[in-house]
Amino acid sequence: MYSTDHLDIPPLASAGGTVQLPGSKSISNRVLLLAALSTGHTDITDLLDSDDTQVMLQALATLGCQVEHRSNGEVRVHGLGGTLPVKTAALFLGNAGTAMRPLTAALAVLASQHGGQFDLSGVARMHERPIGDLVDALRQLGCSVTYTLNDGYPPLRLGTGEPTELTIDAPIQIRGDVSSQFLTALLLTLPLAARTRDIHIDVAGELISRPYIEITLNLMQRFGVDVKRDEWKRFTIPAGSQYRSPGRIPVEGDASSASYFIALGAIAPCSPGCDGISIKGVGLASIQGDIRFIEAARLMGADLSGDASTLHIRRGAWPLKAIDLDCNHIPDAAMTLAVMALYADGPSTLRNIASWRVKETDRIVAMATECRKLGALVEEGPDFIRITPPASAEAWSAASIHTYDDHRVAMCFSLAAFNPAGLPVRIEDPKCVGKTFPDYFETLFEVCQTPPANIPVICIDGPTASGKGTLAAALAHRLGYHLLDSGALYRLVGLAAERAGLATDETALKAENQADRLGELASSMQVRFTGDHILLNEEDVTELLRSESAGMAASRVSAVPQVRSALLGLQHDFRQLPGLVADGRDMGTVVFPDAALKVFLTASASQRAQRRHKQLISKGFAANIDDLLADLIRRDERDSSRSHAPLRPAEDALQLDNSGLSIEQSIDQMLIWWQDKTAFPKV
Ligand SMILES: O=C(O)C1=C[C@@H](OP(=O)(O)O)[C@@H](O)[C@H](O)C1
Ligand SMILES: C=C(OP(=O)(O)O)C(=O)O
Repeated sequence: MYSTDHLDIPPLASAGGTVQLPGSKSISNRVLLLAALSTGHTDITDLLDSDDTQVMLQALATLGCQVEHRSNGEVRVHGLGGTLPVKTAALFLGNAGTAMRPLTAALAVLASQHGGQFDLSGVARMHERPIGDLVDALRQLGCSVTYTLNDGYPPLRLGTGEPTELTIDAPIQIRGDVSSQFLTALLLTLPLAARTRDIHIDVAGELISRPYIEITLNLMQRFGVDVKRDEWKRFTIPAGSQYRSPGRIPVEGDASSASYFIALGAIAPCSPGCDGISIKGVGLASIQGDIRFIEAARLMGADLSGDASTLHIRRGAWPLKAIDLDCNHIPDAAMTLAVMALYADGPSTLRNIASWRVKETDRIVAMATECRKLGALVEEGPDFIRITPPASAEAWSAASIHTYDDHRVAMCFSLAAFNPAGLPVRIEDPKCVGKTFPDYFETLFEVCQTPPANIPVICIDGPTASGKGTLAAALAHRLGYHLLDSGALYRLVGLAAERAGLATDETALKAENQADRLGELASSMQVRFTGDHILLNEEDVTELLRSESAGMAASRVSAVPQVRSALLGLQHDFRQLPGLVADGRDMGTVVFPDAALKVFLTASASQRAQRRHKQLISKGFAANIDDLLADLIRRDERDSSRSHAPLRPAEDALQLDNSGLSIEQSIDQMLIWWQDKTAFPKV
């Protein structure tokens, strides 16, 4: 997951490959609750691991439900069979509607039956998301529910601590036009109260987001409860209903998450050698309503096929075809249509989406505001949005997309990186995708391609111990970019040479073919950087590379032209989406001459000797500061006087003497320079 302040997505050119989807949020949280309410244990496969399921898992654990994470990746829930082992608890449910609404109903009823008291709260936005209709229905049942902040919204206090009689003889009325999750919550809960008589639930007014009710009914059936449905008006839970574990239950891939990759396949030209986008984990047999997004994508021109559990998408009509669509049945995936509309041949209208206003943010306002930033004309009404794409390539702007802590805003606007103007897109607060798809951007980058020239590189060159390694790593971390520690590559060659018995001292290097042999060795090395670790032929050599002798050997082999050219391709391979920070001696001059930002970092020799001394001592290596200073001066001389790629600032490099600067100050300076190089408006 990218936990950076923002993520800059370079202009993307094509896409192709296979995406394995994470589990469905709606199925995961329903299955977790059903399993907890059942008798027997349930093994859940492919459960979604995200913020929304974490809050549900945490809540169940707090309530005394035993949850095991098994070595085969399954989650085993030991059902409570309608009992309530913990009678008071405070539960924090983040911004998960699928946890807040169902747990409100379940705990209100259980608290009445067993005498309990529970406090439910969430993030600030959750306290603005309505729950009044559900509370009214629970009060009809005789449950005690108190608003502890604002009437109609969480936080809530459920129960009084004493058992109270439930009144289930009259049908329970629930409004259906604000959120279908209220009805889902009652449906999931009321089998707990239907031991001796049927319970009827009547929906007052229009029921929105109906396919989510079908998911609820389908899963209840798998846990042994068959609800009778009369149209979308009356639901009857039969007397004697009781949840029983189905034993094992798989979770389908998330159909709403699939929408971003379906749209990707419809928008992006196929990458060379690829045949569109394949999606695994969800297919035509899905029980999720958002699978019907494929009908909308087809209307817009997507070339889409699939079977029960996979989908395959290619670009069909181009530009996409504008649509005018009632999206009430696909409220979440419809946001993706708004971004597809930016690539359409005319204005598209998405209707019947009033529920967008009470989700993670007011999504009608959010989508309108952000589409306008990109250059679209947008009209918005109480329950619709009409998007006219930018009139021409020149009408697109490089936008910094505000994401309102809404995962879907972040995910769908990533697709704007295919704009015909070749502009990058900035996604603010990318970690908000953690709600349902923590690795969304990593997954996206795996199937998207763009020419290397589009992938930004920041070079930090400088003499030994100038602090470039620390700064490059910090900068890469702050921007979510890859890191190339080119010095480590030379150290690796030094180490590999030592192991192969190839001497690297001056006399040896004068011997015939020695330079060629070192070059061959460099090109045959199997190198892997994994997080903070460096693997040489799959052996972790991170620590070995840090020694002074490895540094000296690196300096010697780095003067060998054959070694430098052998490593060139390897270094270019680090230029991957979304960007690269490269540190070394010739990053800006030789390896990435087209880098957008080049920094030449210096510090006085005595400062550098002191830093190196501190570093070595802290790692437990013996060191003498005078010797270090002398070595350092020798290395500076050798690095800057070698005939091949000597150490010198690139002509277009910005110089930073960081002798008197803290690491934070140096990073801030580089971030200011970087912001000046980007196309995004300053904030
Ligand atoms: O029941 C569910 O799993 C959901 C129902 C929908 O909400 P509404 O019924 O509020 O539209 C949907 O937007 C949400 O992401 C998940
Ligand atoms: C509306 C959404 O979430 P929630 O389950 O919190 O309602 C969503 O995921 O788009």
